[in-house]
Amino acid sequence: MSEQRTLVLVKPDGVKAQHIGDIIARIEHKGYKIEALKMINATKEQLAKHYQDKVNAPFFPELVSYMQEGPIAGIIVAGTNVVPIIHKMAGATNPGEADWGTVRGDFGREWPDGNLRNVIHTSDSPSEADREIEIWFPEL
Ligand SMILES: Nc1ncnc2c1ncn2[C@@H]1O[C@@H]2COP(=O)(O)O[C@H]2[C@H]1O
Repeated sequence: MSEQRTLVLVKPDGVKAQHIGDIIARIEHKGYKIEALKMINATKEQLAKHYQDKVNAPFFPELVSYMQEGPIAGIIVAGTNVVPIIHKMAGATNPGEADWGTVRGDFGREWPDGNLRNVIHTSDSPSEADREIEIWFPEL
């Protein structure tokens, strides 16, 4: 167990459907601290850095266009062992497969255009969290 920080991004579909408050409420009800919070219009440069291991994936252009459909909310969350717990809160990548009770299971769905929209991003390791926080919160 250690004190950690993690990055949560509420993606454009989550912002449009007005789930920022629902997601913050889940984080706070669990007892974690919101350390920073802001609305962001993601640039291609930020997205290429954030998704550095996906830039050559066939779905990368769709991922970029999805992440630029509207503003996203960036949230830094702090607490004991927070990285794996918040990652678990997100649920499976595909909202159609995510369990009820997870953010993607409760607030996500599959879309008729076939683009995968999954409401939320959460860091998957403490080192990834540090790397991602530098991209989205360079001022901190
Ligand atoms: N097969 C896929 N098609 C489209 N997008 C994907 C696919 N696999 C992963 N992604 C996206 O890549 C993202 C990687 O990080 P996330 O878990 O935030 O959410 C994932 C999805 O948004």
